Amino acid sequence: MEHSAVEITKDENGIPQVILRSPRGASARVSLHGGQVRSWKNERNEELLFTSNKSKLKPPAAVRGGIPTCFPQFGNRGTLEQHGFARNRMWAVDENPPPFQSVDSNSTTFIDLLLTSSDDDLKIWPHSYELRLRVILSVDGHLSLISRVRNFNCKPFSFAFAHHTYFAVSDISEVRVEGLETLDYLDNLCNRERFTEQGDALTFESEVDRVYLSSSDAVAIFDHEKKRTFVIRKEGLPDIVVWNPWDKKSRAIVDFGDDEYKHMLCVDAAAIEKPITLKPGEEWTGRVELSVTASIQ
Ligand SMILES: O=P(O)(O)OC[C@H]1O[C@@H](O)[C@H](O)[C@@H](O)[C@@H]1O
Repeated sequence: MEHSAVEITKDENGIPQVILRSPRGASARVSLHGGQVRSWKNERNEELLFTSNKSKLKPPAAVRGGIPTCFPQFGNRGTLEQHGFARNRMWAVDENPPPFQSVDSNSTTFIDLLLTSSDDDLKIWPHSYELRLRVILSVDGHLSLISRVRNFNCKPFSFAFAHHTYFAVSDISEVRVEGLETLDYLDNLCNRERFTEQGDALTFESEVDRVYLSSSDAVAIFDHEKKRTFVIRKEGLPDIVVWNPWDKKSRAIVDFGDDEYKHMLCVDAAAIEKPITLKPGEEWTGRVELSVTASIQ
């Protein structure tokens, strides 16, 4: 850990959080509540992630915004609470993580977090695991998340995983997503029925809640009004979730403002359709890199 660029402090509710700073002025803030990236700012100090003004910021409620980690379940596809328990737990700073393969630690600032099976969680999900999350801020302000899950059980287990990423956008009706063309998707608004994407790019004029299957390793979000583009690059996370609740659903979500849907779009790198299975002792790694550039549109 490069201590000069990493500050461990407490948030407004006394919860430990870690602030990462790049030499050029970008920053990220990671809360131990949920192991969740709560803020990601560019060199001009502009916030790139959405957080609802109505979000409950105190545990055990999940924070409505940033990048919650969905593990070991996505949505209600299982018997656990919605999106699994990881986003509601207190994580620890991992002082001594096992070595990573091919990570350039010279040009980056990072923090390692750890979540392990508690006695209470073993009652609802009887599998011993370690979930490690490395949050990396590069010199040029790119944000990368490397997640590793290891099976410490004597029998296999399976899980789903998602980086539930709330991107801040200027106006959802001026946004388009590229990289999902021709893919099959499961539509959560139609009982997870399978459809094939027909359009050139995805644009938004009503509620969307889809899991795109086996997407390419790069997906882009063009924000026309802000003239900027987010690029999501990923490995080990085949699916992409796209979610915007639009007006009616927004009014039904207690920790979300009625009009806030206009300023957010969730695009999550995920492994959902085919859960990941680990044999005893095995480890899985998923990576996602988020970058933002000025766009020519
Ligand atoms: O309200 P939650 O539990 O944070 O979930 C928000 C949304 O998260 C999305 O990822 C799901 O696809 C939606 O179905 C869900 O409504």
